[in-house]
Amino acid sequence: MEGDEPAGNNERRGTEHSPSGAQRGLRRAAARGGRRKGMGEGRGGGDAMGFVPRCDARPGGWCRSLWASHCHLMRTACSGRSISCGRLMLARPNAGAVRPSASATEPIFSFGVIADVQYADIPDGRSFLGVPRYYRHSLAVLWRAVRSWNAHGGVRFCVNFGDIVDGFCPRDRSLAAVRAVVREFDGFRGGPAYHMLGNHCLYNLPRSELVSELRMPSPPGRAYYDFSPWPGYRFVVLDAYDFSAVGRARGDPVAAAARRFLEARNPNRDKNSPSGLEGAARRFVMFNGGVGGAQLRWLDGVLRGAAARREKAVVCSHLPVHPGAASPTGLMWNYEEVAAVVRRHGGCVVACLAGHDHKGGYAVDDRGVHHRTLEAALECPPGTDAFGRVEVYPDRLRLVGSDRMASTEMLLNSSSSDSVSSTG
Ligand SMILES: Nc1ccn([C@@H]2O[C@H](COP(=O)(O)OP(=O)(O)OC[C@H](O)CO)[C@@H](O)[C@H]2O)c(=O)n1
Repeated sequence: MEGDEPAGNNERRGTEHSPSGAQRGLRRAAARGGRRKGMGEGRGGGDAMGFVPRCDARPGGWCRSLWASHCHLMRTACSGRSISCGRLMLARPNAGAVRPSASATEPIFSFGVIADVQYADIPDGRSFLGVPRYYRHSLAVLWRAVRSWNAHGGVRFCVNFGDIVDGFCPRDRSLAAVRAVVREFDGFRGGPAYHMLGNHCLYNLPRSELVSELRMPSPPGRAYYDFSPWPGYRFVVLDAYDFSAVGRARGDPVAAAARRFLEARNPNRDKNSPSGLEGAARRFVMFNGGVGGAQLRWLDGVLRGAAARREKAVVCSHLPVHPGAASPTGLMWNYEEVAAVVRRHGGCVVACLAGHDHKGGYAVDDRGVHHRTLEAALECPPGTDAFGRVEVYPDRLRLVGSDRMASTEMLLNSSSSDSVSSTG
């Protein structure tokens, strides 16, 4: 419910007001421009040259620095210190903070993005490899994401890239945890929230229950779908665990086939372990999965239709499908097959967005398709954030990230940017 505290989190948050015209102007100015190379430069601590942005606000005043764009977005009273700017939101300035751009116009529409909330009402912990995980705070990150999208006004829908609840959540409390997260998304006033399945969603809950709880607009028995949020644009949401051993009973034929698939590729007794596997072969672990044949054919058909209508398409998946945009252990089992379908409709697909690989990543393939893996909400220490909104322009997508989610400018190649007009 709007204004409610998320369960189990007492962290203070930024205030929300309706923006004045002047502040809206500032936010718009901050939202324009951007670093051409997108993310990957000096993440979180300034740019590649060691530049550390400074906040120009009086302590306690509103931050007006163009180098700390999300201070405007979150409208947080500012400490006036450089890297603690926005005492509730920012431990570090965002790497993709903005510079004026020559081709700035208003976006056609925007959408919110967040990945790997992995909420559980349990004490903080660590990943298998020792990376800290903040299971309760992740819900506060989502809370702030929703307020940010609401405050911005032009955000028409949002996409949650899966792993809504963590596998460590006690089984008998997992449904309540999913509902707590869905309740936060219900606070989003801009439009629908679109969800997808991640491995953690499937550890404790049956997929059919998840599809229903997450209100996926997919036909019965499926967890993949497409939608058109704006004339000339198509979004495809994949089920990356369609072919997987996760979330299926041992006797399930798909699970059995997936186990055989893994057995042939991963010699470890513990199939979650990539130990001894080299390069991209490290993806053959139990916590990953793949897109099955029927879904691949469906994807091909959706993209063929989109191309025929001269739509631009964005493919969303929990698992990344480009080795340059994720660590090998985070990749989809059959990323090449999905990438081949995407490449077949290369002028139509402008971006593939994903979650799962918590540190995030970015690559552009040889057809100019942008692959952006989003940083996880779960790994945000209290007081930090990882969410964003993607502004869609005729010639680019612009991810405006908050804090740990780096901003990324994704220029479309001319065949894509010509495919539809700005009004569809
Ligand atoms: N080397 C490993 C890694 C993981 N496990 C176990 O597998 C399960 C899932 O791992 P987890 O890190 O929680 O999966 P996420 O989806 O959150 O993250 C995926 C990565 O970021 C991909 O790059 C869990 O039970 C781990 O303990 C393992 O046994 N051995």
